[in-house]
Amino acid sequence: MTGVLVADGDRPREGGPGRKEVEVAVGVLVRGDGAFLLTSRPEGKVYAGYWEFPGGKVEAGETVEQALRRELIEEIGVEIGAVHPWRVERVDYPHALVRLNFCKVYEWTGELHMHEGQQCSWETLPVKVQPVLPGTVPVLKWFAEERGFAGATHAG
Ligand SMILES: Nc1nc2c([nH]c(=O)n2[C@H]2C[C@H](O)[C@@H](COP(=O)(O)OP(=O)(O)OP(=O)(O)O)O2)c(=O)[nH]1
Repeated sequence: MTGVLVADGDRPREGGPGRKEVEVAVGVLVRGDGAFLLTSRPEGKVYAGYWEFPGGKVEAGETVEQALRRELIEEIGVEIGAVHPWRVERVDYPHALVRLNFCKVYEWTGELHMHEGQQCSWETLPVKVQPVLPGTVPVLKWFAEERGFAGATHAG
């Protein structure tokens, strides 16, 4: 065991064991009532239709925070306030080895607009939308721990 979550062992991997990690900035928007925002992955991307937290790849020269601010304007049309780094998770997908930098965000301005044809849903535990992206599932567990929630965090 390497401690790396393997999302889909049946598909061929790109690159060898030394392949480069892709940094990803992920925003966990939490409303005053505790609900958190999930969005569906748009058509044309890997895992299209799966639910995740909004965000995307960190570009060259960007910090995680800068990437998160850019991605959330591009994807969901909101300008975020303070960014609170939460946890980092590495996921070994067939398409890429990703390092997910989950950040909590409690303040933002602007109305939600799904600019990439995604869907969005304010959720609490247990999450009603499905399927949830493998790399997103641990976040639901962290929320469950924080909130003293027992039972399945999502369907499937
Ligand atoms: N945004 C986001 N990505 C996640 C989560 N969980 C998870 O495993 N990922 C993975 C899926 C992708 O492999 C990667 C994010 O890359 P992406 O393809 O969505 O990034 P991007 O918006 O920059 O897309 P592009 O440049 O390829 O168009 O991180 C999550 O909760 N949110």
